[in-house]
Amino acid sequence: MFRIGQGFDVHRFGEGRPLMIGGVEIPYEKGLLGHSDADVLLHAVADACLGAIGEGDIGRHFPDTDAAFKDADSAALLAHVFQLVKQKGYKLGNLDCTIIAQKPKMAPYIGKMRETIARILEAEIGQVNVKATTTEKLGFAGREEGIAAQAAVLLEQA
Ligand SMILES: Nc1ccn([C@@H]2O[C@H](COP(=O)(O)O)[C@@H](O)[C@H]2O)c(=O)n1
Ligand SMILES: C[C@@]1(CO)OP(=O)(O)OP(=O)(O)OC[C@H]1O
Repeated sequence: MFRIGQGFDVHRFGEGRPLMIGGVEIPYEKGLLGHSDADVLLHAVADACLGAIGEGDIGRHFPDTDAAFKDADSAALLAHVFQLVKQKGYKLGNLDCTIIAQKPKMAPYIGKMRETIARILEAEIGQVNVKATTTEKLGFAGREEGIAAQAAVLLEQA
């Protein structure tokens, strides 16, 4: 038995925040705004996992009106989501993600993101793929107003 899920998220850039993407802090002049640490990639992955098990989305599990999640570590939120995946009797088949960002260059950090996500999802690095693309300076990402991320996940019965 297999279950598929997909996730999409966007966060706006803001000053004075660390840039967290895929559980990795990327040195950059600005970070992303959000109630949590605004890790747009981990949010997309969490939504893909929740979608695959029919459990709604991260806003339902971790409301942005709840002070408990203020500046939350998105790695911890994803770890909680993965506990739900396991409770439903599933494990990761594979995950494929895309970061949509004009800047900064993600390539140097992709390996560390894959390692981090694989560790959280109790999987091998080969089960986790992370890609990045610009939008050729088009749209909000192209104007460097924010970053988007997409994720597609396949879960297998454990
Ligand atoms: N923020 C980004 C965007 C892209 N990359 C890498 O560059 C390649 C070319 O990007 P295009 O948008 O011109 O297709 C892309 O395949 C990524 O390897 C990146 O590292 N960081
Ligand atoms: C993660 C949560 C909770 O801290 O806050 P944000 O960082 O604003 O992120 P978002 O992608 O809007 O999703 C759900 C939220 O409830």
